[in-house]
Amino acid sequence: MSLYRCDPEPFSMTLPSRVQLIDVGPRDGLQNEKTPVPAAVKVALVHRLQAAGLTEIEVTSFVSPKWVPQMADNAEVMAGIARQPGVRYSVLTPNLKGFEAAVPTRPDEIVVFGAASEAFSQKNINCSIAESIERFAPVVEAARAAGIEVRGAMSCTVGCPYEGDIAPERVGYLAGLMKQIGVQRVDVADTIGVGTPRQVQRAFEATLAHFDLDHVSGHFHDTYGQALSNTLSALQMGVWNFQSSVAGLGGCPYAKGATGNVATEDVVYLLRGMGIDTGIDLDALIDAGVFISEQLGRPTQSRVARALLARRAG
Ligand SMILES: CC(C)(COP(=O)([O-])OP(=O)([O-])OC[C@H]1O[C@@H](n2cnc3c(N)ncnc32)[C@H](O)[C@@H]1OP(=O)([O-])[O-])[C@@H](O)C(=O)NCCC(=O)NCCSC(=O)C[C@@](C)(O)CC(=O)[O-]
Repeated sequence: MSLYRCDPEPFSMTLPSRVQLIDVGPRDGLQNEKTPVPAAVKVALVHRLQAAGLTEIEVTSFVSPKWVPQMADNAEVMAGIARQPGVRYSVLTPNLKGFEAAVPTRPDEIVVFGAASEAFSQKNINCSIAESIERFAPVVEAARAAGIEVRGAMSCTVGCPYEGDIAPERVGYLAGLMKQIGVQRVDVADTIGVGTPRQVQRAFEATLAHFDLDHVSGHFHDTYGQALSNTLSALQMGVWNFQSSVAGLGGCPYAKGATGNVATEDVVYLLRGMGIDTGIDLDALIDAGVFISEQLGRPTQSRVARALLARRAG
């Protein structure tokens, strides 16, 4: 908690020297694709991300294939990965059924995913917030007994597509419940990318009442073009874990109109420019983004990639 400031001080006083990025492209980035993306392409994307230096990759989710058909190949994708030492592979598991299917695929971390908004919880996982916690509790207990790390994703921490603004107290309430059931770290997610820096800081302030700075991460969609500003505002508080998506892939099937996550390339460029180490090779990351964008048949959403590719082209 030592770095945390309610009133952020100038950058040089509070910025972490190192940032850990989790690329969620293979999961969050691809879950909303209408055309099936072959498992081999997903595996190749994971390989390119780890070759670029990503040490945390959110690979897939063990959810109902009726709800999210694109993730139906979860076990095949996990089995296809040539694991690299030092890389953590995570998967989403909304209930015991998903957890039991995930365990044989040897995830390093499972993610239970709840929402600060009741309406979003219902739309996304078909239950209330309280019911979701009841479902997660045995998943968390089983994961920890099996030595698997547990992360909790908290959606709609500043805004909800169905309820509008979300008060920080509701974020704090959810974070407290996640803590109570044994979740080890949580993501503060702006699912629909509506947040602005001070709102995002308030969501973190509410979360930091339950988790310390080493156990919170930022997950910002870029729908309104605020994701990099929000990243900077969280950095100013000392947050040093962030999620992002190569090529800015993504969108949530239950948040219509929401665009992808902030592009990993753009975050790496921002951090590099500020002298903050990520261990990621930006050129190799851009190549990974080009690969998946070509597979999907559309241009990268990363502005940094577009700019640097134009320079490469001469
Ligand atoms: C949670 C459920 C399953 C509840 O769905 P439900 O219908 O309430 O579940 P149920 O227990 O009544 O089961 C219904 C059917 O689903 C099956 N089922 C049940 N569980 C599983 C499972 N784990 N894996 C595979 N199948 C499953 C179950 O066997 C049964 O099959 P049937 O008898 O009809 O053939 C459903 O709502 C669901 O799958 N939702 C997934 C939603 C999702 O993946 N959303 C996107 C990820 S969240 C996100 O993107 C936000 C995040 C994390 O990125 C952060 C942010 O930006 O906010």
